[in-house]
Amino acid sequence: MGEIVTVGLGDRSYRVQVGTGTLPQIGPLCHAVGLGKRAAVVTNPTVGALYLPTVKASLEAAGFGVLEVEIADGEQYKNSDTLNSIYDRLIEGGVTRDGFIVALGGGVVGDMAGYAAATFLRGIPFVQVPTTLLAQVDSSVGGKTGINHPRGKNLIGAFHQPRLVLVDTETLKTLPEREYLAGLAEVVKYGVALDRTFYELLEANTTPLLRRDQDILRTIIARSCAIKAGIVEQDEREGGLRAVLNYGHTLGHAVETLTGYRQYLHGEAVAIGMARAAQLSVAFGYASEADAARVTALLTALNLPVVLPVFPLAQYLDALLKDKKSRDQGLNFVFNRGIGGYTIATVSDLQDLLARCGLGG
Ligand SMILES: NC(=O)c1ccc[n+]([C@@H]2O[C@H](COP(=O)([O-])OP(=O)(O)OC[C@H]3O[C@@H](n4cnc5c(N)ncnc54)[C@H](O)[C@@H]3O)[C@@H](O)[C@H]2O)c1
Ligand SMILES: O=C(O)C(=O)C[C@@H](O)[C@H](O)[C@H](O)COP(=O)(O)O
Ligand SMILES: [Zn+2]
Repeated sequence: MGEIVTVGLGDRSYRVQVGTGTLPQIGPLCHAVGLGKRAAVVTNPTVGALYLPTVKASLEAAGFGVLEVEIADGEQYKNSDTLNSIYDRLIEGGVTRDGFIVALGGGVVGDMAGYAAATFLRGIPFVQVPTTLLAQVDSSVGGKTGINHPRGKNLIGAFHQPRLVLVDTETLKTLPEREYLAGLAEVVKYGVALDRTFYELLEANTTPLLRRDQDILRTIIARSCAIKAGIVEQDEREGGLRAVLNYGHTLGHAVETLTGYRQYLHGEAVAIGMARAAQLSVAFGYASEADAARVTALLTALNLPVVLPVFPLAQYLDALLKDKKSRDQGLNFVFNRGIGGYTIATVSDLQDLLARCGLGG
């Protein structure tokens, strides 16, 4: 019972294996993709307590030496101090270019362990074992790795593709409700901006989704990864098209930064950002009021927040200017075109953009 999605990037292509009860296969799968000798498993205390014994046993049974690397749990620790602690442990543990990193956890672990892999010894291989819904549908795929800066989200990072992604939907059974719902926000993103049929599937299945039905989970995770893979294959380094995966993130990242990465989960901030992006899409003539209402209705049905927190306009403006889609001529903003389509347009008057979200003025 499983599905395989391939991310086709020539000799850096890899498989995303989606199944239920797949975690014990990690050792043989690492072996099959030719990874060498020593695995440094990066995880946090929460995920480690639940899944490290299984992952470690499987790696050891397949002949790998295992170094455990524990980092603090939380978005507020996705920073240079934690990254340095990973390097320290890799150096103390004697990890060489024969080694590789296994990121066992959610997007925070995945982004940081991936960035450590991109930079340690100028780059070693890594494997993603995502254990949150958000990481299974989004962050483990596509090779964006990095850390936050106090002034802005993910401002330091690198593109570094994993050698393998292993998704086990069983792990979602232990995920706290709020974290689970936050993952659904990124799933909704694919539907609103890229795939109307997928969006309609989500609308028709809110009850099984909220129940964490394993069949629907395998379906939506594999479909999300396939949609993302299709974009990444065409524009790995975000020259243009890949920015569509940032739908809802301009205001979402601003919300995360302005609240110090503590008040909203990433997916919650993206949900708020998508509701506002849908509203802006109406204001700029790309979508109808009915489309925007539909987006808000689905997010609300999935118990996700949609209200933008109030901060001084100047603070929102500063956050928007630090968006990686910001250029000299303005900000490349991702609008939804109806449901299931998108337009990326340069917006030069950011004050007007924020006013149309009900801020300032
Ligand atoms: N690289 C990308 O393309 C990309 C895409 C989307 C998001 N992100 C990043 O991902 C991060 C958010 O990731 P996240 O939502 O996974 O949050 P997270 O990594 O903080 O994990 C959420 C919480 O769930 C716990 N947890 C993880 N798996 C669990 C399980 N199976 N059972 C019980 N608890 C579990 C974690 O310890 C943590 O407390 C943000 O930093 C965001 O910027 C990156
Ligand atoms: O993979 C991508 O591309 C994305 O934009 C996925 C986003 O969901 C994710 O949050 C990503 O980390 C945002 O990237 P950033 O470049 O805007 O920091
Ligand atoms: Zn995101």
